[in-house]
Amino acid sequence: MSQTLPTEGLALAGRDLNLSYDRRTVVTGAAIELRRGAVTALLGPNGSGKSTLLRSLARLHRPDAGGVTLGADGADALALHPKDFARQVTLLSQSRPTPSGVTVRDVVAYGRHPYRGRFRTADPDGPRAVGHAMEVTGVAAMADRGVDELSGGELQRVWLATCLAQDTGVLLLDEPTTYLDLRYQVELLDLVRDLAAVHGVAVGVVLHDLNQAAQVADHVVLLDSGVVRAAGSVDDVLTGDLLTDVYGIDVAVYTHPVTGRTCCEAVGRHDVRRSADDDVRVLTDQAVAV
Ligand SMILES: Nc1ncnc2c1ncn2[C@@H]1O[C@H](COP(=O)(O)OP(=O)(O)OP(=O)(O)O)[C@@H](O)[C@H]1O
Repeated sequence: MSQTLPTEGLALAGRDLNLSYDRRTVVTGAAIELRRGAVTALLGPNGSGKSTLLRSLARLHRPDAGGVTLGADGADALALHPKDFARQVTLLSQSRPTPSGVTVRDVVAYGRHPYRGRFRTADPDGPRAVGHAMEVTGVAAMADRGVDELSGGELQRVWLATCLAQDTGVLLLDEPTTYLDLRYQVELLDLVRDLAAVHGVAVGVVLHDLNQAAQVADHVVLLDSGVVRAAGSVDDVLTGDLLTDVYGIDVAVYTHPVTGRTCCEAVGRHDVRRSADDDVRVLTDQAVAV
């Protein structure tokens, strides 16, 4: 079912997408819109189709039905030359093979490939873009180290720098906070917000942590068994009833008393606040309120 929405600010959109592996359909009729200057978080349980949907927006998974368009005029993204597409959209995927024998700087510079000619002709913006990408991701100090000797979190930041060096208007991130320590998780989310708010980048990000989504997202798309179950603002989508239903576990949603942010907390069997007769969400609200 497609909806007609305003196209102003539209950067990348998927419409009526059916996606499958070996004829097994895993995403059905999905619609998603990424807008300039906004962060859109894709949420949902394991296997609900988040990565597949994100990859289809990056042209790495060809849809059986539906389309992917770029910009407000709805240009067919699937028809663009790969280099033209790569100047507009980049994806930080969940796992990438680690190349051996190359430095951090080499890998980040690879992000400039859409701007180089066939014979590696001049890319005047390249050095600035590579330097800036390494700076904001905190990898500049390790520029001359081999990537095969980095920790998982360091490598994740290098891949993010590679995406940033690509200097695209659309940034797709698949679970970008995986492997990152507390500081870099927060810094990455701050960076994502800055890219959207200050530089007008359209960001689509798959996250598992609902609190990170509440922290960073302007829009949320909640997937459930390959179907978009809800899409809208954080407050519209992150509700206790909906999350409890989709994730199959009691989820309490409350406003953090210090930060004022929406917080989501799954309540387990051993949670001390739980009692068989009481409503978990009410108990959690009270516990936070005191
Ligand atoms: N390469 C593949 N071949 C076959 N099936 C796949 C492949 N990748 C994913 N799937 C299946 O497609 C469905 C959606 O997977 P996808 O990775 O998109 O979900 P996800 O929501 O990103 O999951 P997770 O949160 O676990 O990363 C799942 O049922 C998964 O088993």
